[in-house]
Amino acid sequence: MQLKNEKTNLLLINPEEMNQVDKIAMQYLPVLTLMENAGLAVARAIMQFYKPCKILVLCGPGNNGGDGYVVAHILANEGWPVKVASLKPPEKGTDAYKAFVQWNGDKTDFNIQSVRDADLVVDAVFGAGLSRDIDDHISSVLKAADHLVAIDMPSGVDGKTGIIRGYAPHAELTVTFCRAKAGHYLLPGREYIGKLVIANIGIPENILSELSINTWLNEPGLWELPIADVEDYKYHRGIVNVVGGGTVTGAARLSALAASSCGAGLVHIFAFGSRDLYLLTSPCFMVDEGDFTDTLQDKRRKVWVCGPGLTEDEVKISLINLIKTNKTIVADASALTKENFDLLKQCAVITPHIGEFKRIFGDFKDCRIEAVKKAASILNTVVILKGPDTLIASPDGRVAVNCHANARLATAGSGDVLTGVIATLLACGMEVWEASCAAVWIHGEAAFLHNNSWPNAMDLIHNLGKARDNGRYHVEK
Ligand SMILES: NC(=O)C1=CN([C@@H]2O[C@H](COP(=O)(O)OP(=O)(O)OC[C@H]3O[C@@H](n4cnc5c(N)ncnc54)[C@H](OP(=O)(O)O)[C@@H]3O)[C@@H](O)[C@H]2O)[C@H](O)CC1
Ligand SMILES: [K+]
Repeated sequence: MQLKNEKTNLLLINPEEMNQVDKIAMQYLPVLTLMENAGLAVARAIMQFYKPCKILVLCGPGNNGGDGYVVAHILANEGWPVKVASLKPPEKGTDAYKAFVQWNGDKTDFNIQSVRDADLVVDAVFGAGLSRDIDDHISSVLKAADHLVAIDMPSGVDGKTGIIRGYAPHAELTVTFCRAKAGHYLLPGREYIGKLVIANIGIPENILSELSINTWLNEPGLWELPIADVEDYKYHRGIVNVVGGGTVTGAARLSALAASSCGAGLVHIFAFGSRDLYLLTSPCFMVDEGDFTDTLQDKRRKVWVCGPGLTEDEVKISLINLIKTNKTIVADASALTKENFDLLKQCAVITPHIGEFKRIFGDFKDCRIEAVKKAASILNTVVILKGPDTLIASPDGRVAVNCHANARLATAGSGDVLTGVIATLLACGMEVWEASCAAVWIHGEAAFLHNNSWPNAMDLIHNLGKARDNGRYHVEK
């Protein structure tokens, strides 16, 4: 198993970090060599995915444009009809300028007509150096392209946040270098990338470990799931405890069923009422009622789900007592209020969707990665910001971006299922952030396993065991 390598392959770099990488890389290789390698990688990808056709390379004034001149050069040498349109020539003395002066093929104007005359546009206008919204002239030119390959980023997609700065073209193919950037996976940017190719341009790998980059794509390899062991017994597999509301019971039952289906050794529900309903949900559940504080004395019952289906009072009573007895708490739903801020500081994981997140932490500007990192650090709790590109942040600064999910997960009870999976992985001893990342992935996998159909929360639960195995199998292959 090559866990370590898998993990570094999953690193996501932001433009500032990439800048640092470049600066260190210059000690090993000249920037022009990196640029030539970058251009070669883009040209190769184009030759792999397209038949020879009329190419227009749109070049900006920075190194992204520099890469573009190199691409033009290589494709023209291969006999492709290539024209270059420069937004503005690079400054004299720069590496991009060296690439610019080497282009002695056809030049044309940076305008809509030039784009219309081409079959395929190479977008080398802005990459990591995008610093502001792009203007109307540039966007109208990019907009005219029917088929577009982006170098590093479609111009206008912010590499750090995935936010669109004014306008961005939809690329069919994006070729980036060294590692993917967060903006390739964060929405809305992710929708503009097309197929993503990550090319090695000779940057030494040790540079990445020297910089403490701590953002990853959430895929198996980032974490390792425990397997069923011959010596397993139910307490070793882990006990998941769910606080069950007295009146609204569905959410807690879904969390408990999820835990039961994805490998918990034992599932308990503490019922504030409606005991029979909880009992009838599954013969696998142990259901307790009566004095909650008595129940908490059992030290083996460490991991608790608190929030789904609970009233405000039930949340208060249970959170306060769970904290007093030093339990590992996964807080969700009704527990996630500003009023509970201090109580949430004592939880292991909280799982807000964007509305709940803003309710607790207030609104934030631009960068969701920064916002969720800050939230995790303030609370000293793992924060899972749920959404189509769920972010999982640890108080120590680690963040994972999860794209392993589809829109069909947006169904009632889906969050309760996730909570149950997180608790299961905590109960079997996984580290909190890794358990949270793995649970989010398994949850997404459960939706993918429901092929071509619309899973409800029960369908997701049904798929969890297989989904968990797939998370393991992927690494063992
Ligand atoms: N290690 C690697 O990955 C390598 C990557 N390479 C490529 O280099 C670019 C990054 O190059 P950089 O020069 O830092 O930046 P850009 O080329 O993306 O753009 C900077 C210039 O663009 C101007 N700019 C930025 N935003 C706008 C805008 N909205 N409108 C107009 N002009 C804009 C900016 O002007 P300033 O006024 O802000 O200074 C710059 O002139 C990376 O993406 C890769 O493609 C290298 O090949 C080496 C290896
Ligand atoms: K670009």
